[in-house]
Amino acid sequence: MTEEEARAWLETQFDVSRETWDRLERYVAILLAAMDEQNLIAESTRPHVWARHIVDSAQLLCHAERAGEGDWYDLGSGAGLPGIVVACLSTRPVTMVESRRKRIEFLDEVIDQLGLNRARVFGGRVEAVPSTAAAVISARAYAPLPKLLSSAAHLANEKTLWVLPKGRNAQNELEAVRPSWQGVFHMEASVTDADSAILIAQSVKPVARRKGRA
Ligand SMILES: C[S@@+](CC[C@H](N)C(=O)[O-])C[C@H]1O[C@@H](n2cnc3c(N)ncnc32)[C@H](O)[C@@H]1O
Repeated sequence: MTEEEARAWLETQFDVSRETWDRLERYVAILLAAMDEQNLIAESTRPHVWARHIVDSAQLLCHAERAGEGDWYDLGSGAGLPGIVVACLSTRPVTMVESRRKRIEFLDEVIDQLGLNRARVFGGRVEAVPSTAAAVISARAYAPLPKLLSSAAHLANEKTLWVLPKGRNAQNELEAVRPSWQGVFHMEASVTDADSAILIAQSVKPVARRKGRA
């Protein structure tokens, strides 16, 4: 997907208002400027930021349409991917969870500069976020599936929709958690990378262990 195709895709999918375009443009500008100080995205992706990061994040919204009302939790947000993009393109309250100080400061700055008043940052580890029942949980390049689920189970209930971009190892990661986690899982294709997939999950909970015999 070229940068031009990426913008066209956004326009088609979201009917982007002038104000939202402005926010997204400013976010990209702030992100690229901050790259001089910290490594927020892979250097090689800098010329492809709209396709590789903005659309790659925005596509998650298409898979979250059937989620119930409530908050979107983005785990290990880093530079705000997908959290900031979701906050720009939707009206859902978004909580970005990030543990690294410089990234927390970056996210606070972006929220402030873009005036994203339904977005906030939890500056700390996912494991330390107070228990809640998120409507949607996303996590892009945060952790392999076993750690992702175990660290965030306290943020979900049966209705929570998990929308998880995964690399080419997606199927193996899913197989690895099946003995410990049950739920309704399926894969969707990524519009930005033929080798990647988006794992959608709901009703996720630990597999009940049988008590061993004495
Ligand atoms: C590889 S980066 C990905 C960032 C972003 N989601 C993206 O796709 O560009 C992973 C991020 O997760 C954060 N992280 C890792 N473990 C975490 C934890 N237990 N709690 C909160 N943040 C965590 C790291 O600080 C880092 O910013």
